[in-house]
Formats: sequence, C-alpha cells, structure tokens
Amino acid sequence: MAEPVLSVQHLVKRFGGLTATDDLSIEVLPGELHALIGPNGAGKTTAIGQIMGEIAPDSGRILFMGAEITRLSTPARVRRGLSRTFQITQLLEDDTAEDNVALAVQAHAGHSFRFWRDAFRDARLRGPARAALERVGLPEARWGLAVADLSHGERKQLELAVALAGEPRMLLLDEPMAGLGASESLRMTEVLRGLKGRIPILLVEHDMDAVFSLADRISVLVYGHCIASGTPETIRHDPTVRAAYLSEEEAV
Ligand SMILES: Nc1ncnc2c1ncn2[C@@H]1O[C@H](COP(=O)(O)OP(=O)(O)OP(=O)(O)O)[C@@H](O)[C@H]1O
Repeated sequence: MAEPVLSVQHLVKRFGGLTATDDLSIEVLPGELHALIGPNGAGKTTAIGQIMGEIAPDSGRILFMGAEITRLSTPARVRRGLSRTFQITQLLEDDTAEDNVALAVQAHAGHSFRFWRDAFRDARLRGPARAALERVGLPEARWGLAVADLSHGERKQLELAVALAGEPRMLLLDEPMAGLGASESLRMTEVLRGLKGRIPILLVEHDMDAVFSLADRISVLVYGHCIASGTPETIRHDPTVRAAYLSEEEAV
C-alpha cells in the first residue's frame, strides 16, 4: 500500500471531563477522497483542528508526507501544504471574491509583496487567484462582487478557492455542504468530484448522498473514536456502523 499522505495516530484530546478524540487513528492515502463522518459532537472538527495545529492533542502523533508535524505551528503546517476550510466561512465581507483569493495567494507567497493594493494589480497574484476561482466553478461574472453580495453556496465555493490558492498538497474540508440547498449541494458535490484524484481530501460532511457518492473511503467516528474505516460499500453494510450511526433512512 502507498505511504499515507496523512497519518493520524492515537490522538487523544480532552476538554475537562469530555474526551473529544479518543485514541483516534485515520490514514489518508495519496489522491484519496477520505470522508470523516459521525454524529454531532463525535469529534470531527476537533480532529481537523488538531491536524491543522489549532488544537494541541493531549497525546498521539500526526504525520504528514511521512514527517511528524504533531508539534508544529499552524503556519508551519500550511507551509508544508495543509489547507482547510471552515464550517462557517471566514471571508472578508467587503472585499470582492477575487480580492479574497488574491489575498490568500499573497499570504502564501510571503513577503515578496509589500502593499496589498499594489500587489493585487500584479499578475503573479491575479493569475493564480483566477485559476482557483475557475477550479471551484464560480462564474466569472461573480468574481468582482463583494462577498456580502454572494449567495451562501457561492461563499462556500469561494472559501474552497481561498483554500486552494496556496496550491496545497492536501485539503481538509469541514462541512462544505453545510447550510446549502439541494441544488447548491449538488453543485458543490460536482466541484469536489472535479478536485478528486488531483489532491488528497479529508472531507467532514453530514450530507450522506454527497459522502457516499464522492468518497474512496469513509471513516466513522463515534464518541471521538474511529469505529470503522473502509470503502462506501463496506461502511454501508457494516452492522456496527448502522447500529451506531446510520439509521435505515440515512443509509444510502
Ligand atoms: N473548545 C472546547 N471546549 C470544550 N468542549 C469542546 C470544545 N470544542 C469541542 N468541544 C466538545 O467536544 C466534542 C466534539 O466536538 P466537535 O465539534 O469536534 O464535534 P463534531 O463531530 O465536529 O460535531 P458537529 O458534527 O456537530 O460539527 C463536543 O462534545 C463539543 O461540545
């Protein structure tokens, strides 16, 4: 088997008396779209926070591209190629969609641009920003609009473009379908299908239609512990998973 891009090993995180991740181990393989599912409060966002270095684990290890990153800062992990999106989008409301992505390109490029306004006129930012907007399928007519004027679905697409702006080596997506209507969810599913195979993705998502149609493998979290990991077919028929999480109605 190929060496994992991301290897999460025995992660434990306690918040007071509550164990949010409980001996959590997951592996994401090269090119894989790996979904992390589980009931509300199962520890999915806490897991992403630990992988990104925003939350310090009490114990366990995280390896990225074969190197241990458990104690690295978030910026150091981003420099190594990890990138994430959030459940609630973190965008600059008054700036245009294109400015938001260009700013992310600039942030990734480091200190070679001294002033933001000068920098934005620079094709070195504009080119990659537009490429990222195209990758997430945001229509060009929307690029010049302020974020505040975009629909919720467009903001989710934009946040994905911001995450892609630094050309990361792996994406961590925290509920990209959250709050989307049926047609917006389908659009986002197709956007993710377009990214699939080009970049490894760890996808936290409650939309089971999206998860089962997109994922190469699925890991199921219950009370912070991974109770099963396997292909959608395996997970669909796993009695432990069905008992713990997927109701008859939800199972697809
Ligand atoms: N900073 C914190 N302090 C205390 N408890 C926390 C903190 N962050 C998360 N928790 C708790 O840890 C548990 C796991 O939360 P987490 O947000 O990781 O779950 P989740 O699987 O992402 O849930 P959801 O699907 O609802 O987003 C929950 O019980 C939550 O209340």
